[in-house]
Amino acid sequence: MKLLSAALTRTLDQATIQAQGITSLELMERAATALFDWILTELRPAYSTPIHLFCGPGNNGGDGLALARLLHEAGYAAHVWLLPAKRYSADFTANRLRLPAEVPCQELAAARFPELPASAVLIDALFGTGLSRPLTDLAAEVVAHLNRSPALRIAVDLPSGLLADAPQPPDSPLVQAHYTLCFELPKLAFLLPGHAAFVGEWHTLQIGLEQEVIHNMAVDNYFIEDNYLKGCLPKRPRFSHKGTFGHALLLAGSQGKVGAAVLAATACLRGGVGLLTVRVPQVGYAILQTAVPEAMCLPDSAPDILTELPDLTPYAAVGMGPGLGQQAASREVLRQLLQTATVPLVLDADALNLLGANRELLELLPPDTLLTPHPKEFERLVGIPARHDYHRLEQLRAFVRQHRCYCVLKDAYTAVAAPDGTLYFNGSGNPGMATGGSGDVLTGLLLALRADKRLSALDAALLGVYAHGRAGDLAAQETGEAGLIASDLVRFIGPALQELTASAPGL
Ligand SMILES: NC(=O)C1=CN([C@@H]2O[C@H](COP(=O)(O)OP(=O)(O)OC[C@H]3O[C@@H](n4cnc5c(N)ncnc54)[C@H](OP(=O)(O)O)[C@@H]3O)[C@@H](O)[C@H]2O)[C@@H](O)CC1
Ligand SMILES: [K+]
Repeated sequence: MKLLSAALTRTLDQATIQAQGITSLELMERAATALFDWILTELRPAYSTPIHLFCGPGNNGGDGLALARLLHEAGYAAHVWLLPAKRYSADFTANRLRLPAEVPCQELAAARFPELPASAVLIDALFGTGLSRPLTDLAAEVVAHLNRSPALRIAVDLPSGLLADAPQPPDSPLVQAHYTLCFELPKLAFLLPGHAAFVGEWHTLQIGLEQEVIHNMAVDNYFIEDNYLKGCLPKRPRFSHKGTFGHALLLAGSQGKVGAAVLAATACLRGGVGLLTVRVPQVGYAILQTAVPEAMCLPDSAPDILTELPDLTPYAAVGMGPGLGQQAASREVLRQLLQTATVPLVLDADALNLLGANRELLELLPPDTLLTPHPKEFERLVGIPARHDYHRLEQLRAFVRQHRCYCVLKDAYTAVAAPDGTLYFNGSGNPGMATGGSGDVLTGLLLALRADKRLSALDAALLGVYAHGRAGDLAAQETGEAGLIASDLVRFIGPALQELTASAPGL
């Protein structure tokens, strides 16, 4: 699904009103009804639970007022607190007037903040997409008061103080929501690591915004949700043979890190590769042949690191990096690989660190090479620390455009960057996957998908990243998040890919 800027969200709002012949007040009623339904079905508050709604002067506050009315009409104990302002939006005012007189409704003042006990539910409807500057004065004090309360905090559309799609000054006052309920589409701000403590768990609520308008909007950020990739992996024809799905070469492992090669190799096999050859130093030969009998092994002549690039002629794709080490001889293998490869490449881990330490090698990257850095490796690749999360995304766009490559920036919401600068944020996965070897598994899986000639570079990257996260989610159902280890991910690659496979040929 698309991630819209605050400006495009407003355009969509207006276009929906026009196309559907409704008033903005009716759209607000849909939003409030969706909030009401979510609260009733997900939170199931007792009728006696005090629900305090904090409403700002714009339409976010209008949503809060309409929600207060719906809660009151259903018999819940709603209490409204208004943030005084010079101007109020028309729909705020309309909903203020529609609020039944029995609903307690008071203006906030510095000396008059309500007690907010743990048993209460707090609705943050102070500011949404209309936020134009950091919160100060009374608004900032209210936010601090909400954050001090032990009560559950639910933000409407955005945690107040957070911009939907742009950086803000550090230490700006921000509501720390436990839940954020937004309308139709998530916001870019939700996906950035620095905002996790403010956004909490987010959900999108459907309010019937015009799908055709969304379809025609040009954006450069997407969110890959469940279902988006369902059926995107072509079904295997009955008359397939090993060659159909490619022969991959994996260059990995060094003294003490042969496990990385084993994990990447097994993931590559589970990812559906036709044939796999693994290049390891001598120290890895017996280990690999024993642990992964399905793979062929082509040992390097050196005992503990890779020093020689094999003939690349037989291979459909080459992966390099897991457990490689950063010795000069291995750097020369990487250089030769970049100079001679004519097939898709997947580079990870120490291959990226070698690129970062020898940035002139970046000029040699063949087009459509797939790199899979975590943020620290990415920083080494670009050589400049990111000032903030948005700056890192801009660095990412600039990097893929400059090097005509695909880059998978690993994080809670991993971003797949395409050479045109479009970012696809991945929605699958869980914190249990922050465990040693998880990245090696991703490299192996991506290598398998890049060796499959039926898939474009972008589809391979998106399918691999999503299936890796999905394998983590399936594994965690069995192991729990804390107990999840990288080889569990490997076991669930097959089921994850199965979910993404087309049901019939050509679909
Ligand atoms: N799009 C949709 O699909 C739907 C959207 N809906 C809802 O509408 C919300 C957007 O509403 P909105 O545009 O009225 O903006 P909102 O955030 O309420 O605040 C604007 C007011 O705050 C003021 N203000 C700004 N910054 C400030 C500051 N730092 N400190 C103090 N004041 C500040 C600003 O004043 P100004 O900047 O003009 O001085 C203006 O008065 C959206 O988030 C969603 O909840 C749903 O109802 C229906 C479907
Ligand atoms: K809000």
